[in-house]
Amino acid sequence: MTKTGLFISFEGIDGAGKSTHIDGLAAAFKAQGRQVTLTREPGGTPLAEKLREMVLHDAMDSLTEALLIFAARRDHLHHVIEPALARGDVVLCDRFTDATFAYQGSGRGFDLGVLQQLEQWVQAIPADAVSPSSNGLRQPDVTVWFELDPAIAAVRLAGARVPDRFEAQPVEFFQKVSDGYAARAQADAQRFVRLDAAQTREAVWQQLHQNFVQRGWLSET
Ligand SMILES: Nc1ncnc2c1ncn2[C@@H]1O[C@H](COP(=O)(O)OP(=O)(O)OP(=O)(O)O)[C@@H](O)[C@H]1O
Ligand SMILES: Cc1cn([C@H]2C[C@H](O)[C@@H](COP(=O)(O)O)O2)c(=O)[nH]c1=O
Repeated sequence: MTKTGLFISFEGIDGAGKSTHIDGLAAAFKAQGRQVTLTREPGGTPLAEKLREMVLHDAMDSLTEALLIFAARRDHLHHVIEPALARGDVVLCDRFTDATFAYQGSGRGFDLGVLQQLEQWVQAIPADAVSPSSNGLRQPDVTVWFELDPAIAAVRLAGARVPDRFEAQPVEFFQKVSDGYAARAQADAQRFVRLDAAQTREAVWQQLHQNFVQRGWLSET
């Protein structure tokens, strides 16, 4: 049973600024004496990283894409996330299932009912290992959502790297993804922390850090 582990996911459209802050957060937790597992989706295990390469670069239909993402998630949960939580680590995960509902569901228009079914299969855990509010599924304790206008994200990412299958999508796609995140945040307001990611890096960091200080997870300095 997980007693002290903390599962935190980071979400937002491509270029919203997640990666900019996750390392700093890991350092802040380590400075408090916590063990940190820093990981990402799709990915986080050798098998899941292979699946990531396919999902990001190979042409495929929407069902294949959803299945590969959930297959990667299953391997990741089994080999990395669950053992880390059982040890009591702070797990910082760059994206988790909210990304699937936002990108595959809202962005691609894939059937949300099928995604919910896959979520039930992949994230089911023993009843004594989760709080009653999680419906018997492994979910993050907190999800930090970097909300950013897709037009600003496009400017930030322009010319930064060769775009993958998602980064190559037009602003309209990312607006749908963003709407998907907004729907997830509204449906699970207790779990979500919304950050205004249009602010400066320092201001975004302050929003994030202050929230975790208020929760008693980090100290002021
Ligand atoms: N608050 C900010 N203001 C301006 N630029 C920023 C800000 N935060 C991050 N950036 C820059 O925007 C770009 C994207 O940031 P970052 O890689 O952290 O985003 P991300 O959410 O991790 O993206 P992806 O999901 O595509 O990996 C980087 O060049 C980064 O330096
Ligand atoms: C978990 C997850 C991710 N994606 C997409 C979102 C991003 O475009 C890429 C991952 O790239 P990043 O630089 O690591 O953010 O994958 C998705 O479509 N569905 C998912 O469930």
